[in-house]
Amino acid sequence: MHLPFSSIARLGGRRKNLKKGFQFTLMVVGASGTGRTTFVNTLCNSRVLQQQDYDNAEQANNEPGISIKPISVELDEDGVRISLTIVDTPGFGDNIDNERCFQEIVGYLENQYDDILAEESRIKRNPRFRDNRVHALLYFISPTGHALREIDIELMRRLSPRVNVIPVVGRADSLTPQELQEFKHRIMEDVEHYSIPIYNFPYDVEEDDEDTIEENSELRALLPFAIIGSDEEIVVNGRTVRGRQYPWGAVEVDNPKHSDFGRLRSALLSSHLQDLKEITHDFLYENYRTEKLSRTVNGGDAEDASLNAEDMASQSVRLKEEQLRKEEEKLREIELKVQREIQEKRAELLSKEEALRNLEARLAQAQLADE
Ligand SMILES: Nc1nc2c(ncn2[C@@H]2O[C@H](COP(=O)(O)OP(=O)(O)OP(=O)(O)O)[C@@H](O)[C@H]2O)c(=O)[nH]1
Repeated sequence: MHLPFSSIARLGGRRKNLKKGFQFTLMVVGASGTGRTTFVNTLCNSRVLQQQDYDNAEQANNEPGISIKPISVELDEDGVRISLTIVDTPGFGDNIDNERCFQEIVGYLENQYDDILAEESRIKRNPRFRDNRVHALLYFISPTGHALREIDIELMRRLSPRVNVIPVVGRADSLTPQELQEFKHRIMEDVEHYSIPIYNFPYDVEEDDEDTIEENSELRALLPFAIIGSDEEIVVNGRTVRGRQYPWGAVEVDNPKHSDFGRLRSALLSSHLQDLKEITHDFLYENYRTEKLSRTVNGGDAEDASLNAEDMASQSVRLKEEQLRKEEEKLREIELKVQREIQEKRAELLSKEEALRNLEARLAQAQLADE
């Protein structure tokens, strides 16, 4: 289903992408204090996001609302350029009423789809158009050690039809290994029980190769990923590593025994980047597009209908244009084929003429010799 960079490199059509690099958009959602900011900075290995200032007591009780902030960073992943856009959603889950937050996040995701829909319907495409669709959403679960909260279930359920949702447990070092395992297990039971269609590293035993099946089932078994973030470097047994130092010991960000950070990072930025993008385009966006266009056909609300009527009109012009272009192309191909055939026949004729001339000359010479 997915392609690691090594396989991508083998595909001619994608070689260009390797040079140009890849664009990827990641949204991070989770209650305040779950470690989103630290995770993003750890992922990018730089202070891309600022930690919130909680020193101002006067503002501490304000309902913060949500603010959606896209930030772009250029990363180098084993020599491959990744233009990563991080969409942070600070404030989610901090309010008593989170409905507005839900709507803002869904609204943001759908707006990016609407932009593509409008662009696809244009007769003349904008060469500078930027595709801002979100390819994966990391949902940060608080390390309570209990189970999913109602708000977690609600959010993941509502967002999964629009984006690849990947659940993660933030600040995973707050739990012992045993507690973490049990917590992960309960979360996945809830995901199954509530039929939440998260991104579960899909594979097809009939169609996918053994390596893909093995890798995807390993990653699936890690869900939800246990995250430890830190933008500090510490020294452990003489090695300088990214981690968190405690009086009783240290936890290392990149140590697979301590955290799933490394495996999540490489899935997002390398092995599953293409798969996440393809699912976003071929499945999530296509579903949205069908829903939106069929809403118009079946009536829909007034605002949508007027919007879609325009979309539909330009869509049908575009389809006709495309049909014409295809027919022209076909005609041009036939013309070329006929020209090629005429040329071949002419060449054949010329060579036959020449052979005839040679024969005549030889006959004439033979006649002369006889005389
Ligand atoms: N123990 C532990 N603490 C962490 C970890 N990641 C972040 N923290 C700490 O948790 C606190 C909150 O981290 P942030 O990264 O600011 O969390 P956030 O979800 O972005 O929170 P807001 O900025 O309030 O939206 C900070 O004091 C971090 O140092 C982690 O993996 N383990």
